Amino acid sequence: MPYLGLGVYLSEDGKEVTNAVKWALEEGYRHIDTASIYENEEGVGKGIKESGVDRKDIFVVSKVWNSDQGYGSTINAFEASLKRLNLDYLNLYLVHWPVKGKYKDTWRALEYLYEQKRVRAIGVSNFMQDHLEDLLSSAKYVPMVNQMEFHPYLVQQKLIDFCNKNTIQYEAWSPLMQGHIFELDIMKSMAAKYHKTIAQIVLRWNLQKGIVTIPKSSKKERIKANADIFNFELAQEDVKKLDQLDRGKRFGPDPNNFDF
Ligand SMILES: NC(=O)C1=CN([C@@H]2O[C@H](COP(=O)(O)OP(=O)(O)OC[C@H]3O[C@@H](n4cnc5c(N)ncnc54)[C@H](OP(=O)(O)O)[C@@H]3O)[C@@H](O)[C@H]2O)C=CC1
Ligand SMILES: O=C1CO[C@H](CO)[C@@H](O)[C@@H]1O
Repeated sequence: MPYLGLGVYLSEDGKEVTNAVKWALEEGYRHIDTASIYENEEGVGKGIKESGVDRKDIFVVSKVWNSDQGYGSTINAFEASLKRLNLDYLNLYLVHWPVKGKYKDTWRALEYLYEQKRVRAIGVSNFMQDHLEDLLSSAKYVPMVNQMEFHPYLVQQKLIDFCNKNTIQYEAWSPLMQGHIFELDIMKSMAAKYHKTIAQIVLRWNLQKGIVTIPKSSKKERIKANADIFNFELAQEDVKKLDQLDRGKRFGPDPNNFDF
């Protein structure tokens, strides 16, 4: 799975998301993260086709939304996502949120789709350790990925360690704190120190922690710049400095207390 992907939440279906995906693929991104709830899978599919990049070289991710959870409805939702994306398989399909009383049946459907080779990998999103332990108690396959909110204000190192121990790849959503990262003075001084942008510093921190990351932008220059993170390294002391900004602060919903 490529460590860097393009997030497309809030990139509007149609030209906006199609261009973002096309620009990203032209700039060397090989991983696109969408979800049925983003209502832009059609535009994502068009961007993939128009880029001219071989399907086999792109890692495409989508997610089953909460109202579709359950065994049969998940399989239907998966087929509908594939159709909108105009693809015949996904690289990764995720359970978007741990919906109580539903996520085990949803997981069984993902296991079925995996065995049928309709999807190359299966995983979860927004699963805390207790959700993972509960799922693991009956799962045939260990989730391959856990996609979580992750940035300097929300590190959740214990959960990362639990995932690493169980060979679950940790993946960051909202790695740029939905834009708030640009307000932090420490980020401004680190960017100056390394002659890099704030986005590049924080995304590089993700990589050095072994965390897959999917920054969103629909702007060509930002998409390009956000990918320029493979030619420098943060000193270990700076990685630690960013770790220490953790204050358990979420910008998105809490997996233990969401109401949708
Ligand atoms: N599994 C889940 O529950 C969730 C998954 N996600 C996934 O994670 C992805 C990323 O998270 P997201 O919440 O979108 O937030 P991000 O942390 O990626 O921040 C996106 C914001 O930062 C801006 N931005 C991007 N690059 C730059 C830059 N270089 N300089 C200045 N501003 C910049 C974007 O604006 P602009 O577009 O104008 O450049 C946008 O407003 C989502 O798109 C989605 O794919 C997100 C939330 C929940
Ligand atoms: O991926 C996502 C984008 O934002 C949505 C609205 O807050 C979330 O529910 C979802 O997890």
